[in-house]
Amino acid sequence: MSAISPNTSASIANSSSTSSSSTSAASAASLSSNAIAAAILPVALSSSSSSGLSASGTCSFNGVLISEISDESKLEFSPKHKGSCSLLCSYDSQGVLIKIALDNSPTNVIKDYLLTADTDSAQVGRKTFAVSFDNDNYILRFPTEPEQLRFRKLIDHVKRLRPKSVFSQRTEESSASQYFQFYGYLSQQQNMMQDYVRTSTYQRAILGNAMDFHNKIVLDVGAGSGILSFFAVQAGAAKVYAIEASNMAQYAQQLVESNHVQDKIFVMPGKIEEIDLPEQVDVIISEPMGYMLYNERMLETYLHARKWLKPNGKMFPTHGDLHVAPFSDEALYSEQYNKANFWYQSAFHGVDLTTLHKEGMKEYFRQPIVDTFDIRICMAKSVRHVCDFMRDSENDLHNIDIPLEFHILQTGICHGLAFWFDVEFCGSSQQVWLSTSPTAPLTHWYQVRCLLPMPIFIKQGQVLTGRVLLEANRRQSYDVTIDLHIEGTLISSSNTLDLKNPYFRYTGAAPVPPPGTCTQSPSEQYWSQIDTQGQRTTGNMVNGMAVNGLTDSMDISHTLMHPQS
Ligand SMILES: C[S@@+](CC[C@H](N)C(=O)[O-])C[C@H]1O[C@@H](n2cnc3c(N)ncnc32)[C@H](O)[C@@H]1O
Repeated sequence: MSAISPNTSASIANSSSTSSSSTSAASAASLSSNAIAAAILPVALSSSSSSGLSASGTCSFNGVLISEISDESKLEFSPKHKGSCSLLCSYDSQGVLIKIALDNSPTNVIKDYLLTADTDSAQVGRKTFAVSFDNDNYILRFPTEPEQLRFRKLIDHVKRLRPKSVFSQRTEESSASQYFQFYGYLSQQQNMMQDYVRTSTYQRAILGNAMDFHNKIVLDVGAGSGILSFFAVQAGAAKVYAIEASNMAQYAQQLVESNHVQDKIFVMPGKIEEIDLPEQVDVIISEPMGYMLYNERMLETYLHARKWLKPNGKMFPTHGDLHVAPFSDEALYSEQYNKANFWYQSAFHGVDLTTLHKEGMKEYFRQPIVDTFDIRICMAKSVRHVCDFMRDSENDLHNIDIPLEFHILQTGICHGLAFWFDVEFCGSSQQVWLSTSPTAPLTHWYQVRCLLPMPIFIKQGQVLTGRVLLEANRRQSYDVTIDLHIEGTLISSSNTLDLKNPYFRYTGAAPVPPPGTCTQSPSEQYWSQIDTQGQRTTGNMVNGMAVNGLTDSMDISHTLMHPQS
């Protein structure tokens, strides 16, 4: 998942329902792609009766006359536009986007509106509908009764979505809309795709376990651009359902078509919690990890998708390990502390700011820090907390309580807790790990650190106990409470942070070793290294100057020692 915290579909059906189609892998695979779409997608996009959206999440209505109220007291209407219009409808993570186009021409769009569960609407007569979009109240007159009925089904479908879905119940609407807007950008998908470590590891995990994919039915949860679905096809998958809730689904469909795999990859716009699949699957693939593993709460979506997994099916990745370790970093602490000290000025342009100092402190220390560091700042071996994607339930991720016990390896000041995660793909042929450890190549997840406003001094050999409590919130993130205590003392310290609002501190510079880790004179070390190199390159010296690219084996005496001219 993305590291840059987005945080913020169509579903199109009841989340608790199970497969309602008996289309088998073999029979579906033998059909043409259009036939498959016709056979399975209406089921996928339906909530018993169809939403009316096509497989790609679109539909349209032509010949619609749009009027507005001209005199409310007389209940008089006047045409809003000359002639009839088209309503071009497409899937949106919040409902359906309706574009109004003049002259029935798709290129002549004059306005668009979002139809959501909150949109007020009423059927008026047999061909007419009254709809209130934002502040615009329209009377839509359809050319025929069936057309009006089709529009009503669309509205009914949108209204049915929200109350039923697990996703919508646990997510604030504003958060979801911001979140899926973020993932609708090609540049954000690119950002993830270009994380070479991430994308290559996924490809390796899938291709290295081709026997788990060959001729198998695969579900790609949160497919984005569809990149993982393509890997599954490369590994021989018979069919991949690529579910994507953002508008990226449309681009994924374009990629599927331009790569000629329409008979293998079926992009379904919508949320996994709200969509119906026509059959159970053999493997679920996904990249649902956020900062500190859990941010974005997409792991819950991944676990939810297990309702579509056949018994003994596989999850790729299979489990995630969150690592937690106490760290010492005076520079980081001072940086945050000094920023908050801005509010400690009693005469800033003649204004006393000090009353806000406490709040300023709180705000800075509530932000988890996202960057990378040298693992030697860690004062003890990390504690590992495992999330088992095969067994854990969505509920298990609502309150994650991680008990801590660290045996301190070096005396110093503990400024807080550092976090990183690994996931493992347990395939039938091989196990593959994707790591975001500070000891592994950097990924777009970096590492995360949670500071203590009151750091604690601790000695080697002492035991630091406590807990991390991750409490899920409706903003697709977590409130993170860290609580630390030095065993056998009264010393303790704690903090609560907002994972939704991290501070991106990464500058691109390589992390420096923590001060005080040199055990030899760095100056002597440098010169002795130069001396050693010097001995090696003596053969390349010409009149006391180094000549690059010359090796001991080259005879330079003729060309350089005795110039011709
Ligand atoms: C981290 S991205 C991964 C995209 C792609 N699988 C990849 O590996 O490049 C997660 C994707 O999941 C989608 N997503 C998140 N929650 C979802 C849900 N409940 N249902 C369907 N898609 C979802 C997001 O819109 C986003 O495109």
